[in-house]
Amino acid sequence: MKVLVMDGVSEEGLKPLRENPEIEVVIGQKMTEDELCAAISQYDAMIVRSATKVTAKVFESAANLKVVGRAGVGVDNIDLEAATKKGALVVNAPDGNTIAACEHSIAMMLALARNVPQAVGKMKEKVWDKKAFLGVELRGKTLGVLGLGRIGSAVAKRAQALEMNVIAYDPFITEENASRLAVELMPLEEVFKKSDFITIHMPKTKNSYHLINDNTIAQMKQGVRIVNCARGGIVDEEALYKGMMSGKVAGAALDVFEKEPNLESPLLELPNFIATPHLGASTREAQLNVAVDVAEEIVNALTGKLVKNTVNIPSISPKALAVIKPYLGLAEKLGRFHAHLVDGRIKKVEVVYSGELASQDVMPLTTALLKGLLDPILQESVNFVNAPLLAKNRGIQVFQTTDGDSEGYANLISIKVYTDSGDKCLAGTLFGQSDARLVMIDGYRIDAVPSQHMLYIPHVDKPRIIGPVGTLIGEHNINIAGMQVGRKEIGGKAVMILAVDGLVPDETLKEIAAIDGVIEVKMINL
Ligand SMILES: NC(=O)c1ccc[n+]([C@@H]2O[C@H](COP(=O)([O-])OP(=O)(O)OC[C@H]3O[C@@H](n4cnc5c(N)ncnc54)[C@H](O)[C@@H]3O)[C@@H](O)[C@H]2O)c1
Ligand SMILES: O=C(O)[C@H](O)COP(=O)(O)O
Repeated sequence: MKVLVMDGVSEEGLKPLRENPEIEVVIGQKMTEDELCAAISQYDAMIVRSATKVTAKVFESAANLKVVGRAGVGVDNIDLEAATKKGALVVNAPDGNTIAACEHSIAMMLALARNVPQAVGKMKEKVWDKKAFLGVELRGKTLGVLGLGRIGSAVAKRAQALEMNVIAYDPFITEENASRLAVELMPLEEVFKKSDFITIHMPKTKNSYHLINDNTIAQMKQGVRIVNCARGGIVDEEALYKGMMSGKVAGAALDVFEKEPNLESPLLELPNFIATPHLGASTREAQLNVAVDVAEEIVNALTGKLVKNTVNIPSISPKALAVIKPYLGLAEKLGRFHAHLVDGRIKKVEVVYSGELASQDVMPLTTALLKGLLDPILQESVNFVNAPLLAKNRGIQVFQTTDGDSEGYANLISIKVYTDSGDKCLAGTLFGQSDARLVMIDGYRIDAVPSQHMLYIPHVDKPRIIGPVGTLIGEHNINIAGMQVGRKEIGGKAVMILAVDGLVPDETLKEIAAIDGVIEVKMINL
């Protein structure tokens, strides 16, 4: 397996990849989008920082790409929708650079308050200017933290140690979390109104794009100082320029820009503006941390082990995974069985988990089930990453519920698929840790081991059906490994499930379908 490593990711941190004999590491040089598109098909995985843009076009050219690792937090340089559509997993390393980014934010705030970069610049010009750089103290000032996550919280703690009064805006965290940090959560307008310093620590999203704009700057305190070490684009740089020119904003420090690299910004001309070239995560410690974290995740992803920091699919705790893992195969088989049963366009899938599964995080089982259901139907490759998106893109509604009543089984997965031409249901259970059984098909109780090749034959419950079916299959030298018949009442409709040791030819299927009393014949390949 080949892994392409871009953007100068720490060599030392690539050890987990280098130590795996099945993995070849290729260090890539800066490439254009077209160059990357031409190269990417030979790679199974790729690691990037923020410089390389992994666009939809790159994913389209990536025939073998299974996983993209971001050695860092922000994934706005990776087209997540295209990754998911392609079935490529995206993982990041969210914890490794928290302290680096936090310390850089504090450094920027102090540098801003005391004009450190400007004064250093003068010294380097051999000018001893003691009068031009009258600063302000942080003690007693109010710091507004926008985004109280990993970095925002770490900044808040350090700002409190500098005796600042810390308030925050973060609509996605609880009051309890904020009060544990002794930080008061407030509406955004309040934070703008009260803050002497504002520091930004949220991701760039549709909601946060240009959050700092003409209108919001107008709501701020006269003489506010703004620090952004999160993402370019959260601050509207034109509005900031105007705010600084008018004197409303006394100073600003940016580590990140809407367009990077950026040496053309008019902001750079302003004496009270300071900037660094996206250095927030650039410490030896952070780079080692994120490289190790992401390299380990890539090894796990390529070798089929649990991956923690997934960005485009929900991750699951190892404890929860251990409980549901034995059911993944059963769920996928139920989906795959169903794919052969249904005729017509699938409109809706309902899955009910009962018994001991009712209290578990069963989302991965539904994903496995969708993978099994869609894989035999679709041309494109279906996997655990893209199965839910493929279902959504095809307008298939998926409902997942739990139910305490497992009809006497310790656990039960029931799936009902609605199509243009009606609906069909199927249920399965697991005896012990690995003994899967189909226990219900279209309301008929059965007890069949899901095997590689099976025949599903609904028929009228009358003599001279089972024998002729067996004879026809035997004539083709195909062994019948097992048979189950389910019926509700004597002489009514019944279903026959046969496990066979090979594919039954289409001609024979037609002959079976012609037997008097046979309603339908379907070959099921699991
Ligand atoms: N400059 C750098 O080199 C550097 C380094 C690391 C991280 N970062 C960036 O810093 C930012 C924060 O990283 P983190 O690890 O703390 O992330 P995090 O996910 O731990 O925290 C982000 C917080 O922002 C909040 N949030 C999301 N949308 C918001 C909105 N519209 N308004 C207010 N709050 C909102 C979330 O609830 C969360 O608490 C990210 O943008 C990341 O990419 C930059
Ligand atoms: O999101 C991040 O982790 C930071 O912005 C760091 O980006 P970098 O790896 O390009 O320095």
